[in-house]
Amino acid sequence: MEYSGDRSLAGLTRRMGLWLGVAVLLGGGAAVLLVLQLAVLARIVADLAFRGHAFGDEWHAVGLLLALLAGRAVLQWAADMVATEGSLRLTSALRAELLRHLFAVGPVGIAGQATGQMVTALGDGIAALEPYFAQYVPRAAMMVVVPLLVLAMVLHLDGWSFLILACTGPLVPVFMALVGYRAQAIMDRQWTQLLLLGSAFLDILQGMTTLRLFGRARDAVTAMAGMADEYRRTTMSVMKVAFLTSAVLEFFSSLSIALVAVVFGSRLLEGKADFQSAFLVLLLAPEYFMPLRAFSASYHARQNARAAMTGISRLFALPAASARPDTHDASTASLVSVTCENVTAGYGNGIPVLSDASCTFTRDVLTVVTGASGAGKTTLIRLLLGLLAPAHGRIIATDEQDVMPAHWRDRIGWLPQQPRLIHGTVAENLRLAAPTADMDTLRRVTAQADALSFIEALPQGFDTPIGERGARLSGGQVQRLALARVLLRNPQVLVLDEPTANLDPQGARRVAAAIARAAAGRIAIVIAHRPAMIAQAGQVLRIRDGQVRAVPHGLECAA
Ligand SMILES: Nc1ncnc2c1ncn2[C@@H]1O[C@H](COP(=O)(O)OP(=O)(O)OP(=O)(O)O)[C@@H](O)[C@H]1O
Repeated sequence: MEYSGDRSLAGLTRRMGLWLGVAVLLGGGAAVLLVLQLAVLARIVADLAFRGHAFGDEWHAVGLLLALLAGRAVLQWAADMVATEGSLRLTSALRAELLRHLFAVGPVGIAGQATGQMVTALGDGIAALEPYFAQYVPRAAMMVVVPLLVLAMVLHLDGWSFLILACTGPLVPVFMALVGYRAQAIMDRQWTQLLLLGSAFLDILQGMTTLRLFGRARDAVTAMAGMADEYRRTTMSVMKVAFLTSAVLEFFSSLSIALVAVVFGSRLLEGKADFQSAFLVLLLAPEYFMPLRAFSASYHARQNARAAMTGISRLFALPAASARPDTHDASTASLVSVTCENVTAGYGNGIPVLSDASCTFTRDVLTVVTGASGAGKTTLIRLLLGLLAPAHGRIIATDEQDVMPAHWRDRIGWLPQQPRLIHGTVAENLRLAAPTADMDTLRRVTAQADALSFIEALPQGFDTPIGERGARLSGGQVQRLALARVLLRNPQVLVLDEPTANLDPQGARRVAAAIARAAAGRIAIVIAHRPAMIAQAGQVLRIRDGQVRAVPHGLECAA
């Protein structure tokens, strides 16, 4: 189910609620044990050095010290584990939500987004949130808890030291925020460059053939090297800011601890203070700044996360396609027709591609849709598939009981112009449509799609590995294999986008005949221009000037 809550960093932090609460509680417990541990240590040293105790008298105290040390280590470990677990759960939920959202947006909605940027947002982007929730947020909480605890203890021991620590401590976050403000701009730039680098790399890989054909491979490598160098320079700027931040922190903490040592030390020499308290305050002072150090070390995690969140939020902001279901009827009877009623549709605010267009597709009548390039054939298919919503009019499906079933679009099988094969064997590619299909079923559908003979001629038959884009297969073989995969789902509506476009006349005839066989008992809609395909049609529709019109018999080839 789609999560509808706040997806800002603050909103996501609230979603981690319980995990974060437990992590802070455990961290707070570890801090209490730390203060106790230092108090016991100060007492042991004072007893041995100034109260004339023998080492043997201190066994109990040493035992307690070791127990506190072990207890603190366990609590700290548990706090880190809980925070990491919570962060991983949250980020994997977010990754799933983003992927679900992109599916809901659909291919038409994400068409304007660079694939590389989406890959970077889903991968590196969400991974950049993990240290934010696992380290930055718990450390931000500990930065308040531990210093307050130490301050309370110091107040009990010495008012002057309390005053020094209480005044210098808040200066650190103030200066860090000033430095961090500049760092955020650099981090944003670094993130944008990483996104661009991801897109450029993917573009180069996908367009390798074109680049080589046009002799631009060297230019592409040079451009890529330039971008990588730019990214390196920005990363070095980020590092400089990180070093500056820790220098600020070290300066203030050293100054403050030195002040405490001088002030308390001089009073100790004058005999106005006792050693145990002075020693304990000196042990506590560095611990006062320790959470600030840990926080500062993970501060870049926040800036990284904020920069990554910009890219992630942009994807979440894409509107979901809204062409889903217009009915709640649960009928399971077979579909007999699909009708476009006075449909007007297009992209953005431009001139509509289809304007008040109407047409009907009926079971057992193979419909071929033709029209000039850019006329709107693919747009019509997108409407049927529910990937595009009509601005006006409606698309209705009717089954044998004369009702429109909910989710009738789930019964559509679609073969795009360039079907995508995955990196795997022939059988794995087919089983994408039906993971549990047995070999007999695979043979049956491949025979129906006229693909069985070439599959059996492959070196390992159905177990032959084929490249991501069917590198080992011809264009016609890829089409027939993809047709078999669509048929494996036994769709009631078959929608095919130019399945014979890139085939030789003989290949086109074979694919057209296979489609005509597969069309029996189904609503079949094929975009095509080839005479071989048109010859198989029971109805030919032509799209022109935003209208869909039936072409009378005998005039099909002129369509
Ligand atoms: N995602 C999109 N965003 C904006 N305009 C688009 C988009 N897809 C298509 N168009 C425009 O809509 C019009 C119809 O395109 P469509 O792809 O439906 O044509 P077609 O008949 O399938 O063309 P072809 O035969 O060349 O594939 C074209 O003018 C095209 O530029």
